[in-house]
Parts: sequence; structure tokens; C-alpha cells
Amino acid sequence: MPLVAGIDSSTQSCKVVIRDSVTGALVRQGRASHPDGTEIHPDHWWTALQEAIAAAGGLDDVDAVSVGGQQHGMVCLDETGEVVRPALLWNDTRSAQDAEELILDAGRGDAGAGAAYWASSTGTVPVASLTATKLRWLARNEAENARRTAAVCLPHDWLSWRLAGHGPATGPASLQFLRTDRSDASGTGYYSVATGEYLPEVLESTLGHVPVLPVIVGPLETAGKTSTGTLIGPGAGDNAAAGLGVSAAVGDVVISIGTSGTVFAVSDTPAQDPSGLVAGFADATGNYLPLACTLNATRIFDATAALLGASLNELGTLALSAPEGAEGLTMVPYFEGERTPNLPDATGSLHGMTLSNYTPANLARAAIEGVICSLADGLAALQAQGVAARRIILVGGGAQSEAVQQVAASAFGLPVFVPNPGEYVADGAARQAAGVLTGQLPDWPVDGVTVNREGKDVAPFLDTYRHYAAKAAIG
Ligand SMILES: Nc1ncnc2c1ncn2[C@@H]1O[C@H](COP(=O)(O)OP(=O)(O)O)[C@@H](O)[C@H]1O
Ligand SMILES: O=C(CO)[C@@H](O)[C@H](O)COP(=O)(O)O
Repeated sequence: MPLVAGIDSSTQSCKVVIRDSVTGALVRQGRASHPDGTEIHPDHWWTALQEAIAAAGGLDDVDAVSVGGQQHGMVCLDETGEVVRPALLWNDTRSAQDAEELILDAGRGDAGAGAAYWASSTGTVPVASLTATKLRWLARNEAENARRTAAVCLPHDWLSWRLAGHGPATGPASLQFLRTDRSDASGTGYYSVATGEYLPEVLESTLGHVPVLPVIVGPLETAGKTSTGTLIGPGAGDNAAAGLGVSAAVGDVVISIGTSGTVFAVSDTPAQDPSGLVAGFADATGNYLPLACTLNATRIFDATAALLGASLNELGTLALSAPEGAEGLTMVPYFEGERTPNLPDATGSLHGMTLSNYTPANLARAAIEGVICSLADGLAALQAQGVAARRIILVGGGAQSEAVQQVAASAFGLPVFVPNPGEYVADGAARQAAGVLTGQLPDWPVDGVTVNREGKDVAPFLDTYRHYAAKAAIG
């Protein structure tokens, strides 16, 4: 039974799973935390990966490994392969103005024309999350760092490269061994999903020059080998990897509730949404991955639980003890600004307080309903792009909560399939690694339970939420 490993280097932590490549059975696993913050030195990811690999019993007996990683993070390397500055992550909003200016520049002052240009040329209208906007911020604010940047890559590319033994110590030639895949390249803003090519003109206009970029390898090709001979797969952006982990098929919409909230579907046609709500990403198999992403998901649960002096489990129990709609208490959860809708300077808000409804139970419920309703808006945006949704597959740390599952079934109005607790990004990476070994993605079982909102319409609290969210958009 050959073993394969999958890695999820996500915002908050690094997870490693080791599975039987044929049956998919879990053999060992490990994890380690990442520091907080939206600007992180990549060395922290490498240290956490080493720790998580050690906790999982090492990779020496593993035949292939793939890395899934948080998307968009800007990793700049100098000509020796040294990291130029800490990486700016997907949830760092300092380049919001750069995103706006890139749109206006493309439309010669007309934002609508600019958005249409970006949607058709890259698949995605720029927001602060995209790597290209971060490069523009770098060039405007740290000219010397921009000048020293000889190569740009993403978190998963950098970790695969380090696993293959490359790094500053291996000298200038090491940059040519950087590899990525189209799912992660599609989130950079300097890659055309339609043509499968990088767009050097975007790099010229943002960074000021065209750096070395990772070579894009095909879905089941190899990106190198570790020093002990383990094959390294192409890897993927974390959402595309989760799609592989739950074997998402047409008609499935995956909703991931982690640091980010994401709503995405596998599609055989690329999305090009000039409204900017849906990003037209690629998946990890050769298909497409229309996706809506929010900045505010489980951190709102963490913050509300801390405020109430409750654990996450207690937060869920409290929420379930309140009636649906939290007696009118409504939270719009834009605590960290928001990406979908694009409101980088927004803050969260609480509405409808009365002396009788202002209780811990209603607050717990309002936090969960607010996060889920913001994802319901993402689902509506995908449906408006023609995505057929027959069921929701709910994953990510927040999906473990029964209260989250119940509220999701109420707000999405579709059957919600909750796979058994697991690490679906790391699992998807492991499934890709098995595919690299054999030339074909294996069929691994995905067991779980379905939560239905028996015979009822979509819950009315969604309309109340939309009323207040629209006000937040006006300012
Ligand atoms: N029982 C629970 N109820 C609500 N949230 C939970 C629960 N268990 C874990 N979480 C949330 O899961 C989050 C981590 O999810 P994860 O998908 O691993 O995040 P990421 O991939 O962004 O690092 C934590 O912020 C935590 O709040
Ligand atoms: O920016 C996006 C998707 O476009 C995020 O989904 C990141 O990929 C981070 O994922 P998590 O660490 O929250 O799972």
C-alpha cells in the first residue's frame, strides 16, 4: 500500500495527512499553528510545515506529496532566492486603492469598462486580495524591495520549492525550479484563465518589471522530488484542493467556513463576472472554479465566543437555544472590511437591539446567522453566473458546529451535506498526490450527513440581513 501525503498550509495553521493511495484510508496526521497577522514571513510556514510533518511521523515512507495553500499571498524572492519582505496575505487590505486604480487605469477612468476588461482578460476584477494589487502597493511604497524582487510566487509554490530542496542556500539558479498550478496562478491577477498564460504587461504595470514566475505544471504532473525521493505534485490553491478533497461534481456548491468564507463550484466554463462578486478561478483538474470569498467567517465566531466568555462549542449551544432570527438581532459581520461585496474599509454592525432581545443567546445566533447570510449572498452571486446548485457541501473548521449546519440549511434553502470532520484541503492535496503516482485521480469515499430544512422556505432572517447589509454598502 503506497502512501501519499497532503498538506494544507492555511491562514491559521499547517495540516498534514498521510493516506493509503488506493483506499484513501487515513494513516497518520499532524498539525502546527501559524502566527496571527496579515503579513507573515514565509519562514513561519516552513517551520510549521516541519513541525506538522514530524507530528505526522515524517515523509520518509511516503511516495508522493502535494501542497494546498492559502491563495494570493505575495512571496517576493531576490535573485539568490532569499525572501525580500514578509508575505502580504489574501486578507491584507492595504492594496485596496491599488485595486481601484488598476480598474480605473484599464477603463481610462471608466470603472465599468475597467472591470469588464479585467473580467475578460484574467477572469477576475481586482480586489485587494489579488497578488497583482499587492505588487503595485509594493512598487509604490517600497521601491527598493520592488527593485530587488527577482521572482514572485505564492505560499504553496514556495513550500513545494522548499520541499524540493531549493532555497537561498542553493544559489541563484534555484529560481528556475519554482513550480505552480493553474488553480493558484488564477488568483494572481497576472494570469489569463482563458489562455492559460501569464500576462507580463500586468507585471510591468504593477511591479515595474517582469520577475521570474513559477512554471505552471499540469494537474497530474510532478513539480520535483524531495531529497528522499518523494514525488512532489503540482499542488493547488486551498479552495481547489478542497474541491478535490470532497470530489465536488457539477451541481455541488462547496462552502468553506474557515478564516475566509468561500462559496465555489466546479464548472466546465470559465466565469467572467464584471460585477466582481464572482472570481473566475481555475480548478485543479483542468476545469474552472467560480468562487466568491468573504474576509469574515470563523474569526467572527472566535471573537463573539471570546466576548461571551464561551468556548466555540458553548457558542454553538447558546445559538441553538435562541429562536431562528435571534428575535430580530442582526449582525452584519464586516469586522475586517469585506471583499464580497468589495468594502475594504467597512466595519461590522449590530442591528435591531431591544432591551428584551439583547441576550448572549441571541448574540451568538446573530453572529452565526450573519456569517452564513454573507455566504448566502455569495451563493446568489454564483447562481447569477449560471452555476447550478443542487446541494451544498459544507467544509472548513466552522462546519463542525451543529449550529452553523442548522443555520446554513435555513439560509441556503438547499440540502447541506456535511462530510465527516476532516481536513478536506489536505485530503484533496493527498488525492492529487495519489493521482500523480498512478496517472489518475483515485475515487476515495466521502462520507457524511445531510442536513435539510424540512419543507420550509428560506428563513426570513436572510431578508432582514440583506436590508442591513445594503445599508452597510452605502456607508
Ligand atoms: N465547533 C466550532 N464552532 C465554530 N467554529 C469552529 C469550531 N471548531 C473550529 N472552528 C473554527 O474553525 C477555524 C479554523 O478553521 P480552518 O478551516 O482550519 O481555518 P483556516 O483554513 O482558514 O486556517 C477557527 O477559527 C475556529 O473558530
Ligand atoms: O482568498 C481566498 C480565496 O480567494 C481564501 O480562501 C484564501 O485561500 C485563504 O483560505 P483559508 O486559509 O481561510 O482557508
